[in-house]
Amino acid sequence: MRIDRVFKKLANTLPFMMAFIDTERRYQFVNERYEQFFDVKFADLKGKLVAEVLGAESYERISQIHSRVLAGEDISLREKVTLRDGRVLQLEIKYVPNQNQRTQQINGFFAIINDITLYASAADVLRAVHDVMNRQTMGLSTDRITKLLKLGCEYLNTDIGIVSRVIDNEYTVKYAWSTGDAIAPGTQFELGNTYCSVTLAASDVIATRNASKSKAFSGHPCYAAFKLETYLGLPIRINGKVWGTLNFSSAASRGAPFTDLDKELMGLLCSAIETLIINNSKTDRLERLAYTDFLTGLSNRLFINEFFERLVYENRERLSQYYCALVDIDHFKRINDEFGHDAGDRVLQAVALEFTDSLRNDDVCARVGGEEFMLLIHADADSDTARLIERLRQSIASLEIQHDQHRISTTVSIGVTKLQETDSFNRAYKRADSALYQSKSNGRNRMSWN
Ligand SMILES: Nc1nc2c(ncn2[C@@H]2O[C@H](COP(=O)(O)OP(=O)(O)OP(=O)(O)O)[C@@H](O)[C@H]2O)c(=O)[nH]1
Repeated sequence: MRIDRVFKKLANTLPFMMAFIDTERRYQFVNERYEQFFDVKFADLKGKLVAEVLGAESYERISQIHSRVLAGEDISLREKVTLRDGRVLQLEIKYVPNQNQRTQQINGFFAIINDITLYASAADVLRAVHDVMNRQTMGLSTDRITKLLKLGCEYLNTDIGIVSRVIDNEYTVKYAWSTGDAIAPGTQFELGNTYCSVTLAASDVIATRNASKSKAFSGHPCYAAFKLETYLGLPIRINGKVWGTLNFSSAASRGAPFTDLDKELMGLLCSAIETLIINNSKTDRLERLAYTDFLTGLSNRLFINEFFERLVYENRERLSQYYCALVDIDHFKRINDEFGHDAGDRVLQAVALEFTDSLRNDDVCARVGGEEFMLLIHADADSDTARLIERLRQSIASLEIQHDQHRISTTVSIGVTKLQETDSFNRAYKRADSALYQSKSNGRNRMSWN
């Protein structure tokens, strides 16, 4: 193909990169945009083999495509390339074969190249936000929010993403994602000592990529304390009121300035997080209701079953650090018959209170039947468990429950078993139940082991 002056002039006005490669796969032309983008001179490229310029390895991937184009096919593709300066870009390349007008022979092809890096990563964010918000299988809101923070960090190229709750001058980390050490939810700062004070004062998205050189940030106590050069923060609003902030930061200065598109996309991420926070508080309440026994305020059977399943799922070995005890109130029917159903309820509440008073944080206690309770006790040795349960049995036996004019006493029978790694909830329950049966048949008000 003859590259004349008119063609060159026209090619240099095009808003995309363009190259012409001949049938021997040598460069015959590149336009100015191509020269600028890849930082090369056409004079250095002219007549050179594509394989020489790209290096054999990269060329191997596209040589087959070049063959197809030289056989007459139009091909479009997207390609990730790493430039000499380390930038990773997404290119959209269209290959168009060119025919000699006279002979109708293919004499080479045009490669028309667009840099779609910005467009592609923005599209990735949009797709991922949609995915996180709409996939039913993604699990809890907490996981979804953390995923969005990770996504924001990856898109903005920052190390830390935080959702904070701000009440008055108190900033509390609610959710966090970090490329380095984990930031624990619950960590607190004075709002004035965080860059988010600037965001909330402005009531808008605020960003810097060079805090040390910015008026608003360089003298800020947050800069003095953490030397964070890069920051982008937005207010989170729930029901029209400021709830907290979404913020991304890094110790390193961000190479490129934040663009309007970056800010828009983070605004979108922020709206998604607001929705998840609202959902979270709703599910929190519903979950609490679903897992709580209404009469005693203890957990219910569903909760203790799921607690057990979670132990199995996370680390089956931990089962062997627990003991399971089934506790049944003796002759409870008589209490109902003698003093009335309300009195029975009072007894259930009083017994439940004894459990909550004597169990530790690691232990779980649930009402699993009418007058039956299950305890999962975290203990090292049988003797520790036996001591704890014996104390519990005695304290219940010494209760005097006041109801109307009556003082009601009661006792409990208990069946205990040590959990084994291979246990299922039902298997453990059955073992404890048969120990409980022993206690009942041996005269009640006692503990038996199985
Ligand atoms: N007040 C009250 N009674 C309940 C509740 N749930 C179950 N019950 C009653 O608890 C009683 C349980 O009686 P049984 O299963 O015969 O056992 P028991 O009388 O405790 O006898 P043993 O277990 O053999 O010592 C029944 O009368 C139920 O109606 C409740 O929420 N409140």
